[in-house]
Amino acid sequence: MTADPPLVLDVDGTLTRPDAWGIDPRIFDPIREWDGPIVIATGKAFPYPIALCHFAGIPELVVAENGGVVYTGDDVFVTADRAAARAVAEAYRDAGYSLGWGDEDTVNRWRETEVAVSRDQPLEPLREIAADHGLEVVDTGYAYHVKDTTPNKGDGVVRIAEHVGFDPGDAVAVGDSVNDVSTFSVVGRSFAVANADDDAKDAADEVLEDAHADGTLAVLERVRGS
Ligand SMILES: O=C(O)COP(=O)(O)O
Ligand SMILES: [Mg+2]
Repeated sequence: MTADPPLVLDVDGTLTRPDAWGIDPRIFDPIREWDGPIVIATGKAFPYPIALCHFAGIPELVVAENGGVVYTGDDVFVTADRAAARAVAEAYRDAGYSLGWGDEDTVNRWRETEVAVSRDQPLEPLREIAADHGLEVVDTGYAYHVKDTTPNKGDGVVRIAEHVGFDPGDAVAVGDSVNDVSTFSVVGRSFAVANADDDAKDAADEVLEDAHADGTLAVLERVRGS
């Protein structure tokens, strides 16, 4: 029997339910049964994809914080400094704005490099303050991410592939937004779900007819054993 190709899966917009918030439960069985490495590559803080791997019952291979934190299964690499992003958050608050996640802020609580801001907060002042600190703001459609311009998901995927021992060119990636473009550029086959933003659609080898997890499930069905 042929092994399944390595997979690189984004989370929000890609493993999520087409009609509601949260992971689509239909993805759990196919990824648990997948006969090849699976990298979860997300903009979320490190504990979120780790928990996803844990509860899905798959090895922990994780790119978190858009490449700011990379876990090869043996080593954690923190590839950006949190100080500048924290300084941006402080200046944004000093200017009278809020990160938008409430007092305990579980979105940023465990972040090690970036800061995420709710999309209901004003973007322009955030962009200006970030630029003053030499940082960029990436809009994933789920949050504004204030980050160092250097780390990205694709570099994290390459680092994990080297460690695990697969060729990124053999990997299949599915994603939905601009933060997946770097992933698409390092894998052999890339798919944007139908709900993807224009950057992801332009960068993908193929734009799927189906949205969210429906699209991802269709890809898994198609590439299994290939
Ligand atoms: O954290 C986000 O804003 C988006 O997360 P994702 O990269 O898993 O889609
Ligand atoms: Mg996404």
